[in-house]
Amino acid sequence: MSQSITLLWLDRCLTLYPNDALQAAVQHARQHNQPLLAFYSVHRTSWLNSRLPAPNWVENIAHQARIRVAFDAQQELAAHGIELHITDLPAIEVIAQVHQHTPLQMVFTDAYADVYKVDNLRALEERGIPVQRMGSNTLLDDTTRQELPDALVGRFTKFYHRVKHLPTIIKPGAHVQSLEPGLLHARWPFERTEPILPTYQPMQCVLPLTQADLSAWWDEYLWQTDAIAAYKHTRNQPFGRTAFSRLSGALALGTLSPQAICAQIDAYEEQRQKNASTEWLRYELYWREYFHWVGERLGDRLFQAPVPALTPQQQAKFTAWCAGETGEGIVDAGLRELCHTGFISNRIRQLVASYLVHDMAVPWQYGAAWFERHLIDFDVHSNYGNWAYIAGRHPLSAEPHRFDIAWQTQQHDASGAYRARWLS
Ligand SMILES: Cc1cc2nc3c(=O)[nH]c(=O)nc-3n(C[C@H](O)[C@H](O)[C@H](O)COP(=O)(O)OP(=O)(O)OC[C@H]3O[C@@H](n4cnc5c(N)ncnc54)[C@H](O)[C@@H]3O)c2cc1C
Repeated sequence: MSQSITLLWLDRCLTLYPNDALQAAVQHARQHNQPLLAFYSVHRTSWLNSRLPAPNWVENIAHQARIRVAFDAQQELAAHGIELHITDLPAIEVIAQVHQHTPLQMVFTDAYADVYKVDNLRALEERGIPVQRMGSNTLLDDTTRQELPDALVGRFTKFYHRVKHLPTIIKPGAHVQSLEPGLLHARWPFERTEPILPTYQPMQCVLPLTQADLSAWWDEYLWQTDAIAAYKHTRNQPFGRTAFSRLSGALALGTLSPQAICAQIDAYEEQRQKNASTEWLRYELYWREYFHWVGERLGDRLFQAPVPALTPQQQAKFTAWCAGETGEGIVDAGLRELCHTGFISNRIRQLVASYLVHDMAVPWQYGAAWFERHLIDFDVHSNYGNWAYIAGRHPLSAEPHRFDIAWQTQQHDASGAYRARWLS
């Protein structure tokens, strides 16, 4: 039997620090004198894929962004003596095949697990492959969350007031250990036929995703423009470079942790000013937190399956919606922006979602699945949670959230600039 190896499955945490799974895997490999095999899978799964128009992954900006951050992380890790393999095989297949060849003592991965990953973890457990979930891409740690079950049963505000002062936020850098080079690396056991190419053009980039993008963005968003200090008043705009923080892509892809964002806000408040806007940005991060912990609790129930098949009329409406051809200006502009850039602002998300669900009477899961395919910042809990919330089907809020499109257009795009940008 061949020598055992230490397997590191990088998934939702691609930073060097904090990255507990990475640190633990390196330590484990050293202690047991085992070669390390670190990998990242760009394979995409989509829950309702078979009911959506056929995907074109080559042109899909969200898919390209995922590949881009993987290559960036590969370079960063290489500088610390760690080889990262990027694959388009599903992670579960990689792990199962490696295990078949070389029984694994431990697989390390980051703790943030969406419902798809939870399925994979369960499958690994069934095969007797031990997995250690480490660290986190959340503000509250798992232990704190387990101590707060009743706070999660309520609405967001109840949750927020319970957790906002908790001192359990893990500060970035708390677990920093040196990653000296000199590790042994296991051979990548798979043959590749088609190379994965990073095709994402920096020109297209509307969100800071890599470490270099992020440090330039912090400089601009905080220190050069003080845009954060007006966030509360600008965040509902449909567009505007510094109207909102644009951090969701890096958060979702794991190149930035919410703890690191809080540290940046703290620094800004200390050095410049603290006001309702700086506080509001922190508050929004708790929405992400809320949807995450509620989503973890719900598991598959988040999707509220079975989803009804579309009637021919609904299918025609959904097809027009996906193409940005509903005839409703701000909705069409938003859907075109989404496919073109992989991002739309929060208010535009609310409008296109409300329109599909309440004006077109299409089940909310179809729109959520379309977002899943196109958003760079796709996050299963935030996405399906927000959709269900707007539809009034969220287990924690049965009240529909309907937006009056004409009124919203007047409020947020009176000049028509946003519509002109995407409809011309
Ligand atoms: C229908 C719908 C689908 C959505 N799908 C996603 C998704 O897949 N991934 C995702 O990250 N966000 C999603 N959101 C939430 C929100 O729209 C985005 O997080 C935000 O627009 C990203 O831009 P930003 O980073 O500039 O946000 P900012 O306004 O600057 O907010 C800062 C951060 O707070 C968090 N946040 C803000 N609002 C929300 C919210 N309503 N729910 C959860 N977190 C929030 C995000 O992490 C965001 O990056 C969705 C919202 C709606 C209405």
